[in-house]
Amino acid sequence: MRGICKQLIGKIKRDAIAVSLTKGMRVRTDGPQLISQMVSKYLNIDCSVLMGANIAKDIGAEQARRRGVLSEAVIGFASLENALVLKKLFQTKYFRISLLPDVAGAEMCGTLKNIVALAAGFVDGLGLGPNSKATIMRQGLIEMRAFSKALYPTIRDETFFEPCGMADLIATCYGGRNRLVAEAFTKAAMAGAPKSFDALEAELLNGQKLQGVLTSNEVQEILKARDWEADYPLFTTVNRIVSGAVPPSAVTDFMTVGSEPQEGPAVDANGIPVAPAKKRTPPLLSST
Ligand SMILES: NC(=O)C1=CN([C@@H]2O[C@H](COP(=O)(O)OP(=O)(O)OC[C@H]3O[C@@H](n4cnc5c(N)ncnc54)[C@H](O)[C@@H]3O)[C@@H](O)[C@H]2O)C=CC1
Ligand SMILES: O=C(CO)COP(=O)(O)O
Repeated sequence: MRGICKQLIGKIKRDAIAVSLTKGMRVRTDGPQLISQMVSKYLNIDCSVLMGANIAKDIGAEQARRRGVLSEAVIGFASLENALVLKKLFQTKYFRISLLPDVAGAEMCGTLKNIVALAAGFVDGLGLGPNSKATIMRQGLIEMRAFSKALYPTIRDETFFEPCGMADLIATCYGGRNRLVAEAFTKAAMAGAPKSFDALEAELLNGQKLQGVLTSNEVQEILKARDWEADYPLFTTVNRIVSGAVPPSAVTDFMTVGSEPQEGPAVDANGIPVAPAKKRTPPLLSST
């Protein structure tokens, strides 16, 4: 994305407006950078984001539309004027748009939920059923909110109940590609014929790319650098699974009786943790 932005420098009208539908972040030595921030920085234009419970094939497929499939999304905006233009462009009878004055919140939701979707895929691959999946998704939402607010303290709690939050989490944990590939990864490992995420991506996604593994690695770099890993047991476990350190069966290990869902580090107005992460009781992680 950075390469594309750089190619566009000087080729964009001054009054152009941008909207990002892309999930992910760039990790730099001085902190993370959201795609919208990258676009604004390199091209010097306003950038909104569009995020929602949106599995593309259900929006695009004529048949799905005829059956009455409804999708909703938010435009996270800094400029209301631009957001209204974008809403006119995107909204249709079957694609409902609302406006949300929280660019970073909407974008963080869209990005982080892909890590939780990997966990949902592990749970599905293990055949653990709906209780485990719901538990993992709830923990995921807690960690999404804590991590987002730790990095960007102005992010609003309500954002996590918007289409970009809980709704997108549910849609992706049930119908997304990250879930699908993580389920296949788990089944292959359990059958004693492990396959890599790269191999499964090539096998199952017909040339499309998985976002969750990249995002998990990006987020983990930040958790390590800030000594926050113990505060994000689900994110950390997912990263240990995708990196091969522990098997997919570790996905629920840290949620055994006695280990309550973690709330993430308490932060001050600048997003700096007020209590050292080490003070918390670390959740149990299986290494077998
Ligand atoms: N498919 C879905 O249901 C949804 C996807 N998204 C997000 O949209 C983004 C794209 O996903 P999809 O459209 O599904 O993927 P896709 O694989 O269908 O399309 C990606 C496109 O980007 C092009 N591309 C890749 N690298 C490039 C580069 N360096 N320069 C120029 N073009 C390049 C590819 O050739 C391809 O046409 C992701 O961030 C994804 O998370 C968001 C919501 C739903
Ligand atoms: O981002 C998505 C839905 O909002 C799509 O998720 P997947 O990449 O897992 O298919």
